[in-house]
Amino acid sequence: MSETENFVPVPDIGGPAQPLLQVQNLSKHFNVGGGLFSAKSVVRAVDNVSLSVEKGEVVGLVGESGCGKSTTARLIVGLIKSDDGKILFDGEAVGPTMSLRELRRRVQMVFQDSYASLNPRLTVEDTIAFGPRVHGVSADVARERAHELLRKVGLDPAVFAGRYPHELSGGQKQRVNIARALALSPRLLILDEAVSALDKSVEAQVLNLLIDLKDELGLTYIFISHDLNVIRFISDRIVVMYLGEVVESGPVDAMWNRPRHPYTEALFAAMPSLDPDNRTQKPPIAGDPPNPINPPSGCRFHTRCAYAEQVCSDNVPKLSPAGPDRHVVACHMVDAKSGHSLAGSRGERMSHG
Ligand SMILES: Nc1ncnc2c1ncn2[C@@H]1O[C@H](COP(=O)(O)OP(=O)(O)OP(=O)(O)O)[C@@H](O)[C@H]1O
Repeated sequence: MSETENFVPVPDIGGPAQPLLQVQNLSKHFNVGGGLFSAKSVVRAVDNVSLSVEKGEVVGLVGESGCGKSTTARLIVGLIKSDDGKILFDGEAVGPTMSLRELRRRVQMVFQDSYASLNPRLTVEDTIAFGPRVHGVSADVARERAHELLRKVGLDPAVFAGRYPHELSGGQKQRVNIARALALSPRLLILDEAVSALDKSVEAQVLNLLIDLKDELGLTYIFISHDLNVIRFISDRIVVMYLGEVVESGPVDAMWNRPRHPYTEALFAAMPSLDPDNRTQKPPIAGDPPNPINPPSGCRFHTRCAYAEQVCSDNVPKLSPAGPDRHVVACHMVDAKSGHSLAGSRGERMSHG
């Protein structure tokens, strides 16, 4: 992970002296095009993103498709290299003091496509034992560990250890993926749409399993999902991204009850209600997300925001304190002192509701 040369200090967002994970001014830009008929362009997938995750916390990472959630996750887990910025795990900077190999042991990821992420030629037992074996654990101990983890994720080793992925249901495959992710005793799990492909009843079982495992093993989660009901259920805090940037972050209840950023407000307003008597859903946010190759000036949301004023297109808003417990927001229309959204006080102007 490259050290940032022009490191911009993030605002003091409080919290414990040493969070489990600190992401500082992280950026990842992809070169796209440059073929015979297209000019070379740059997608700013992740742009100067800062966030922190406390030990034992569940942080929900949300935002419309293409806002940079998965790229942020892949950067944190070390699957791709950042262009700029810094990651600290347990206070140690990844790169200078912690190797990528060590980071990958401590941070594991579970993906949505449970079938594609399982090797069809490996049995369940070999799949889970693979990581420990690579790290020098003996075959017997790795096998015993695989069986123990199968029991932890609710699968009887006597039944499932010898099975292959095609012999498992979607929920069982995802339980195997979780067991595999736990095999090296990580501290942080990043779950990227990990329950999205499951039926609702199976989804609930896997979510409850994740909560039990978190408590039992002292884990910390970053949870990525398009389903805001799932995010609300499982998260302690929410981080909202828009076009590669963090626009708001804070405790789940504070964010839910009074989102400060107009984008957060619109995102939450557009979600379907779980209450069968209240199925009315507000229309999605006006317009499509702008092209990430050429994002709007100033606040990137200003082209779709009902409260935008001149300052919003002229100046980039900084993440500033918006309430207790590390609640921060990047919006010119928020009174930083009181944490009151000017936008919220003019709710009738919202074009999306
Ligand atoms: N390898 C890549 N090469 C070029 N562009 C990429 C690459 N990976 C991601 N992008 C672009 O970066 C942006 C962020 O993508 P990312 O997958 O992180 O978003 P996301 O919020 O996870 O989306 P989704 O919710 O649909 O999974 C998108 O514009 C995407 O097209």
